[in-house]
Amino acid sequence: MPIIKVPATSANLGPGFDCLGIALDLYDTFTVTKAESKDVLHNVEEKYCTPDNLFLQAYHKGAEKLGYSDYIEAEFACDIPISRGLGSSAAMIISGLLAANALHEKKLTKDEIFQLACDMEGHPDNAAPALAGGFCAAMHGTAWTMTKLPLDPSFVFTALVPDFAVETKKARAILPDSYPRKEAAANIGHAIFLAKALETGNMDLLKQASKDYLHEPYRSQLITDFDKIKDITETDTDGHLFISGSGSTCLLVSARPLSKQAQDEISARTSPAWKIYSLHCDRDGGRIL
Ligand SMILES: Nc1ncnc2c1ncn2[C@@H]1O[C@H](COP(=O)(O)OP(=O)(O)O)[C@@H](O)[C@H]1O
Ligand SMILES: N[C@@H](CCOP(=O)(O)O)C(=O)O
Repeated sequence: MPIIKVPATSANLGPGFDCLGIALDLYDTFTVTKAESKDVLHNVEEKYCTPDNLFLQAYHKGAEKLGYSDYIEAEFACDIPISRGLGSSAAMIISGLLAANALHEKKLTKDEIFQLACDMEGHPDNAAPALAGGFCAAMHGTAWTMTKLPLDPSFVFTALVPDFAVETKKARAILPDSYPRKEAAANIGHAIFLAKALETGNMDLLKQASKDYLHEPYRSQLITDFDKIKDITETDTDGHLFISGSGSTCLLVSARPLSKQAQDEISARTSPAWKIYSLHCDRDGGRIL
C-alpha cells in the first residue's frame, strides 16, 4: 500500500509574511488504499472524522481534477501538532492531493498540486515547502508561483511548542487591514535580506533583518510567555526567535543548538511545559513512498 509522507512547515520567518516558509523534519504519514463505497479513516481524532476532513477534501479535489470519483481508506500517523503554526493543515492538504496521485493511473503535476493546495489554504507559504521541501518563496502572480531558495546548512532549528492552540483563521482575523508605508517598506527590505542571510549563513544579518511589522507585534500577544522564551533562547544561542506561522509555536533559528540548561529553564518556567523539538530542514518535501 502506498505511504504518503509530508513535512511540517514554518511559514513567514518574521518579515516574510505569507511568502516565505521552510520544511522541517517532523512528519505526518498516511497509508492509503482505495475503498469500496465510502471514505474510511483510521487513527483520526473523532472531531476531525467528518467529510470536512482536510485530507479527504483534498483527496476528492485531486481525484476530481483527474476525472475520478471514488473513495479512499487511510491510516493516519501524525506527528505535526495541530493548530500550533507548524503547517498541519497544509500537510493534510498536500497529503490528500498526493494520495490522489498514489491511487490513480493519471497523475496531477507538481504545479497542479500546488495550485489546488494554495486555493484551499488561501496563502502559499506552507504549501510550497510542504510540497517541495527546503526554504521556499511563494506568491500569487497570474497564478500561485513558488521557488526554492538556497539555505546554508549551518543553521539549526528549534521548535518551541506551547500547550495551547492558536487557530490560523483567528490569528489572521486580528491583523490590521492596512499599515503605515514606512512599516510596509521596512518589511520588504527585511524579507529580502533575511533570504540573503539564510543563503549565506550570516547570523548577524539575519538578526538585523528579522524584525517584522505585519504580524508578529499583534500575534505575540496571543502567546503567553513569548517575551520570556524569546529572552532565554536568544541569550542562550545568539540566534533569533520567530513566531512560527500564525503561532503558537515559536521557531528559534541559530548557529548553535539550544543548551540543555536553557531547555530545562524553559520547562521550569512554563506551565504546562512547552515541548521542544530540535529539527533540521527537510530538503525533499511531500513524497509517496
Ligand atoms: N492530524 C490531523 N487530523 C485531522 N485534521 C487535521 C490534522 N492536522 C491538521 N488538521 C486540520 O487542520 C486544522 C488546523 O489548521 P490551522 O488552524 O491552520 O493550524 P496549523 O497552523 O497547524 O496549520 C485542524 O483544525 C484540522 O482541520
Ligand atoms: N502566512 C500564514 C501562515 C499560517 O501558518 P500556520 O502554520 O499557522 O497555518 C499566516 O501567518 O497566517
